Amino acid sequence: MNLLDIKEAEKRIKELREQINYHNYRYYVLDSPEITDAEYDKLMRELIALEKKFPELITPDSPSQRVGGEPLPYFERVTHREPMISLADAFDEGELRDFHRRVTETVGDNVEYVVELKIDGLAISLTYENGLLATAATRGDGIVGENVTQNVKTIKSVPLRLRVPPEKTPAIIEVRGEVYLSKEGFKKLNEEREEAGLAPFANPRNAAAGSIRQLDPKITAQRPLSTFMYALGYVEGIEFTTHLEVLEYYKECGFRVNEHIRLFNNFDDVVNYCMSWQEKRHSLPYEIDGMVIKVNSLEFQRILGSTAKTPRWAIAYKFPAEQKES
Ligand SMILES: NC(=O)c1cc2c(N)ncc(C(N)=O)c2s1
Repeated sequence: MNLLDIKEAEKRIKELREQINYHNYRYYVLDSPEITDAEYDKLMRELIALEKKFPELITPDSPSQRVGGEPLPYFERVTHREPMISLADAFDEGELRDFHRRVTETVGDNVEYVVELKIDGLAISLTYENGLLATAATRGDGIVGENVTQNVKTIKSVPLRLRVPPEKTPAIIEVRGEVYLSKEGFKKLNEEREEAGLAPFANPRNAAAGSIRQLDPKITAQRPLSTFMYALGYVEGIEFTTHLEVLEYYKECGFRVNEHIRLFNNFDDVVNYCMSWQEKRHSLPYEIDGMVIKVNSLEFQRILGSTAKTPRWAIAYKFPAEQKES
C-alpha cells in the first residue's frame, strides 16, 4: 500500500464524510432531501468500506460513528457546566399576566418576549467542544444527568460537528433542547411492541425517554427520534444579546429549531398566541403540553435572575388537561 493510496483514500473519505453529513442535514433537519435513499446508501457503503481499509482515517464526526457501540453496563454521570433550569407554570391568562407584571416591575414596559411550543419529550444537553459533539446528557436533577452520548449520536438531526466556520465555533457550548417522538413514530413503535408482545409506551414522552435511556445504542438507533433545540447553557468564545440570536445561531449550526417560534413586543399578543395553540396543537405531528414564554433580552434575563428553582424571565403556560376519549 503506497503513500499515494492513503492520500487518495484520505481525500475521498473527507469528501464522502462531508457529502453524507450534508445529506443528513438536508433530510433530517431541513426535511428536504436532494438525493434518493439509494444514492445515500451508496455513499455510506463506500465510506464504511474505505474506513474499514484505513481505520486510522476515521474521525469522530464521521457519519459511520453514529451507529452505536456496545451496550453500556450503566450510564456515567455528567455534571452540567450550567444547571438545567425548570420552569414555573402558569395555568391561566391571569397567571400569565402576573408573570408579565413581575417582569415589567423589574425591567420596565419596553420588553420583548419569545414564545415557543413546549415540546412533550425528554430534555437533553449537548456539549460541543471546538465544534465537535463531546457529551450528550439527560437533565437528571438539573445539576447532574446521565451520559447518553452514544445514544444521541444515533439521532440524525443532531450534528456531530457544528456547521459553522472556525471563527464562529465556540471553545465550549452547551446546547439544550428536547428529544421527542412524532405521533406517527410513537404509533408505529407501539404497534411493533404489541406485535412483539411488549407493553406499549403510555405516551410519546415516555417512549422518547425510554429510547434515550437505553443501555444498548443499537436499540436507540432503531427509534425514529427527533429534536428541537431551544436553550443555551454554558458558552465560551461567543457572545449573544438576545434569545432569538441564540436560536438563529442554532439554525446556522445545523440544529432543528421549531418553526412556530414568534417574537412579540406586547403581552396581549403573547396571550393570544398561547391560547391559539390550545386547539391548533392537535394538528401538529408531535405532542406539546403548553407554551414557553421567555424575555428575549439576555441582559434583562440576567437582571431578572432566578428564584431557588426557576427563572424569573421565563414561564410555561400549561394547556388545561383534556377529557380523554373514553
Ligand atoms: N424546562 C425548561 O426549561 C423547558 C422545557 C421546554 C420544552 N419541553 N419544550 C420547549 C421549550 C422551549 N421552547 O423553551 C422548553 S424550555
